[in-house]
Amino acid sequence: MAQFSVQLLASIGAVVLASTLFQKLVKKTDRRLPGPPTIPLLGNALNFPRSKPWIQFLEWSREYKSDAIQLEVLGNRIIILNTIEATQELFVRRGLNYSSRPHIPILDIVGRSIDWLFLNYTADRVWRDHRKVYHREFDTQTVLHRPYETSATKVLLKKLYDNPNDFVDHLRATTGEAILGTTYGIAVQPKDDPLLAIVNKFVAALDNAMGAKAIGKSIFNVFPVLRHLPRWLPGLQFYPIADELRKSSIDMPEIPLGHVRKLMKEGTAPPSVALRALEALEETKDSPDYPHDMRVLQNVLAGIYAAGADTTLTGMRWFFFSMIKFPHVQAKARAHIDHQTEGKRLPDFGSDFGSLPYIEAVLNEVLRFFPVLPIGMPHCVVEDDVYNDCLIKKDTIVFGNSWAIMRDEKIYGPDTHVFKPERFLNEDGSRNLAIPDPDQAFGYGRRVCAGKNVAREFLWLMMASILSSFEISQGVGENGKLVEPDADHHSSGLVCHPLAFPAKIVIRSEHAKELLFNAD
Ligand code: HEM
Repeated sequence: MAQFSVQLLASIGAVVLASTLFQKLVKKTDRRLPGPPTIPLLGNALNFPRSKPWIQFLEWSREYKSDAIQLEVLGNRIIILNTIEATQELFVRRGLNYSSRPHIPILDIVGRSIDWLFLNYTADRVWRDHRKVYHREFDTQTVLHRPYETSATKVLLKKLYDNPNDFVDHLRATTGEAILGTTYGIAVQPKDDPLLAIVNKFVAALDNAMGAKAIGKSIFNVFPVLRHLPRWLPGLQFYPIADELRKSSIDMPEIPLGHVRKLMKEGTAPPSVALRALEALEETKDSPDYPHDMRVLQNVLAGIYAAGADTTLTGMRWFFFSMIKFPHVQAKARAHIDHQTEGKRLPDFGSDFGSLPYIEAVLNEVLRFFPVLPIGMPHCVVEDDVYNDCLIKKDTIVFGNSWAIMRDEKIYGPDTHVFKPERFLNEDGSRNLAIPDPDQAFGYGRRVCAGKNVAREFLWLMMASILSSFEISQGVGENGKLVEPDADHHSSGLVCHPLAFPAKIVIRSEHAKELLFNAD
């Protein structure tokens, strides 16, 4: 009996211990990641930083001693990863679970025609098939895109000479021209190009739908159920905006590709991503996969412009900004180019790419110091997970704080708050391989920017060509005084560009002008 009691007690003890441990574990994983206090219903809506949220996110990360912090905004859980270790762990090592995109209810109203823009990361083949096409065309074959980038850059230099005040418009036209060239082989007409009009219509419709005002105006993102109400009810003004976006998101993938097909039949289609892919698809015309592959191709082609045009333009806007703010960097960069070209020609891919480490360092420093997407693009969690002993629930939105990581002195060396291209170089001016390229500028893990390599090359060419031809300095404002560009004046969306500032852009010499106008 006594023995029985001891056994019973031992068993009960074991069960209690196991249950306590289990409860502890469950309790542990019930914990959420630290973050600023929330209030019922609104969560962090009231203490969510209104401007430069990336700075506050880093401060919270320090205050709560956690590389990942959690916020809640109107029922959405949002996690911000503030260190490279956290992004490596979640976006890379656990990439299968952290590579989807959040559901944006507002886009449900637009319908499936917009699916190609925010592809979900799913175990099935759809997303992977898209990435395969991007990989084939953009990771290794960057050289195929150089002719379009080169000719668009030459046109840019002439425009900057003729009408320097409109430099942002010229940069916008140039990035659009190079991307449409490389994607569809389209040579954009100087005025009223019909295909460019289709693309611009889509971009405007998307801006309209995704812009802060539209989202604020529309209540669908907060209460998705409302989309089942009749469209004519007052307050549902989003419908016309959605209709416009639906129409242009059908035209954007279809019409330019139709144009290439027509030229292909006539045998006059210039080289392009579209032409190469259509030729390859011709051989699989009878395969049951053909319709799927054709749809993937259409989506990829449309995605190149949607993802590449504004981002590349923004990188160039920050370049102009930096050259005005840091004239010593501008002068040094120009001296390196003159030394390489002996002042006898414009820089080009064939002779100079890879031979101008200072220009690559300037490019890196612009991307690091003024990130185009300071908190990247949102990823979304597929299944519940545990990180730092805290529960990360399915459907949580996760951002990488690229701004914070690119200011981490453990990675980028001392004084990361100073604009200093030299950090990427050795004493002798060669590339210091101990300091990595600021890859966080292009995002994370499986969703990393599909056009990273081609974007870097195009930015390099535009930067080197502009520096070799022009001097850039502060422009004059409406009051007749010189204007110092202000880094605090920038757009507030995910893509962060400086607000308009005037610039004085002057050709360096008669010789520079000759080089520019004689360039074929
Ligand atoms: C300065 C120029 C650019 C910057 C800073 C940039 C940055 C980014 C970032 C931060 C992302 C999100 C990555 C993530 O979710 O973690 C992204 C995605 C993407 N980028 Fe870029 N990008 C640039 C240019 C381009 C260009 C020229 C192309 C086209 C060839 C392109 C194609 C894409 C595509 C297709 C995606 C979506 C990838 C996916 O969802 O799987 N980007 N980019």
